[in-house]
Amino acid sequence: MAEKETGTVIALNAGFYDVQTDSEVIRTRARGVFRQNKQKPAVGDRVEIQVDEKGMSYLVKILPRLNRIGRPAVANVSHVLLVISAVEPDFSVALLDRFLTFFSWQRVKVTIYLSKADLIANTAQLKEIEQTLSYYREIGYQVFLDKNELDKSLTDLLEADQIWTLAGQSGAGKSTLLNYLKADANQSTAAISSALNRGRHTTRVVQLFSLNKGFLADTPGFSAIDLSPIKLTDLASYFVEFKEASQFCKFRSCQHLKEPKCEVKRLLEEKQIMASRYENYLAMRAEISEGRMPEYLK
Ligand SMILES: Nc1nc2c(ncn2[C@@H]2O[C@H](COP(=O)(O)OP(=O)(O)OP(=O)(O)O)[C@@H](O)[C@H]2O)c(=O)[nH]1
Ligand SMILES: [Zn+2]
Repeated sequence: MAEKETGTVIALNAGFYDVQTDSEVIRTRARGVFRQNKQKPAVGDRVEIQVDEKGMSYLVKILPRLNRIGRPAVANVSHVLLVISAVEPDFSVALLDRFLTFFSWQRVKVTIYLSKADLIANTAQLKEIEQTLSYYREIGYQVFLDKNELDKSLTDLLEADQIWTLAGQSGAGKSTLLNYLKADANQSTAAISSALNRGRHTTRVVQLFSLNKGFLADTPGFSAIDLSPIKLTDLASYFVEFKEASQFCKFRSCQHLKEPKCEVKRLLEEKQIMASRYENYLAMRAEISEGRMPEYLK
């Protein structure tokens, strides 16, 4: 039996799994054992592969997953590139907070990109959006207003073996950004697919392409998200600045509602916590306790 190798599943193709190892892309089949265990490899999975005596490569083991998110699902996503549009659809902090909370819950880091700033004629309106975004910078998020700058910074941001994916509202500009970022990486992707496809026509639902030392998922990512599985009493901890402040609240389990000596409420009154963040926190609480998604997102 040949040696085992490890790699990352970069594409699913009609029952085959294409695995990127350190040196090449290997087309594999999954062993029947996965079906028995109801385990299904996903794009992004770190896996072990083995070659049998006939030279056929098999995917024999899925290594433990960090997460599995989106539709189509991508495993081991460590970072999301969140596309928020300035207009068409209009900039919305409610939506921004919704995505940030969701990814914080999923332990996925987020980099924010503002699209369609070029479509704003009114500079006062753009200034206002920039001012809002500077709050998000202060609480620790990286924010880009220029795709060229984002592209350049990705060299440092996207670390070895990391998997990134895109997210944002429908029409925000995810595919447009993806195509822009892909332009550099396209050549190697094309070479891989023609070598493996051997002329056969295949439809790929999701694929990872190499970007710097890591991967970016070649899918528009997700546009609507469901917060209802989040535990209500954990919600505040996914608002990064609330979590930071909560160590100074009188009560350990403070939910920052009507409790006495609440640091979050104090900072809110002093305008150090942005009012819309707190309002959105309350709205998400209501949504989770009622167990439903708001109408506008369905
Ligand atoms: N002017 C301008 N137009 C943009 C920009 N980004 C995207 N668009 C346009 O906005 C429209 C929607 O962009 P897409 O990239 O398809 O948006 P998406 O987020 O992939 O949308 P879904 O596939 O519905 O989730 C397209 O007509 C794009 O050409 C931008 O930065 N500036
Ligand atoms: Zn509190």
